[in-house]
Amino acid sequence: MLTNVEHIGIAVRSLTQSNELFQKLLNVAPYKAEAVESENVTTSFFRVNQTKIELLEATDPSSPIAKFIEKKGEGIHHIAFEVDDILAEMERLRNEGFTLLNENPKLGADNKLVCFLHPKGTNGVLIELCQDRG
Ligand SMILES: CC[C@H](C(=O)O)C(=O)SCCNC(=O)CCNC(=O)[C@H](O)C(C)(C)COP(=O)(O)OP(=O)(O)OC[C@H]1O[C@@H](n2cnc3c(N)ncnc32)[C@H](O)[C@@H]1OP(=O)(O)O
Ligand SMILES: [Co+2]
Repeated sequence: MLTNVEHIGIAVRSLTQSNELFQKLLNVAPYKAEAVESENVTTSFFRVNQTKIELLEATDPSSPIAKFIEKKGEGIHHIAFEVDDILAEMERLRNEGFTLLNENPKLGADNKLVCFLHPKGTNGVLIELCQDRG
């Protein structure tokens, strides 16, 4: 079951510059910076009450973030939903006809197991499922 929006992912060219900008905007410092090598990204997380913002900078031209920025510029990249059982949710969504971008859950940032759905099947919005690894 999807329980809540876990984070909003925003593609940025420079974490240094965008950290400064979002700290001014949100009036709070990022609580974590974390590289996710499998995605060729470095992330920075902000929390405002229950809302989390994930800033993502590409660490390689092959990164999905680099391709996204090349094509669409900086901006909202994905919406992540918290799920209580990612395997059950992946099965349910597969059966509903959504295209899952990874066969099995993969390690995400902020101690999560994650799976992505192709935006072509979700009105052009990249959706990420996140289950806390405890
Ligand atoms: C996991 C760590 C961290 C976390 O929270 O824990 C993250 O969130 S990492 C985030 C970065 N990783 C990913 O995004 C993985 C999933 N994404 C992918 O597998 C690809 O980006 C994919 C399949 C969505 C697109 O890859 P492709 O090689 O096909 O790139 P194209 O540029 O050819 O795109 C095809 C088509 O999709 C549109 N597109 C691409 N990205 C997005 C997006 N973020 N939102 C909406 N639409 C997107 C792109 O514009 C193309 O559309 P078209 O109409 O054909 O131009
Ligand atoms: Co994310």
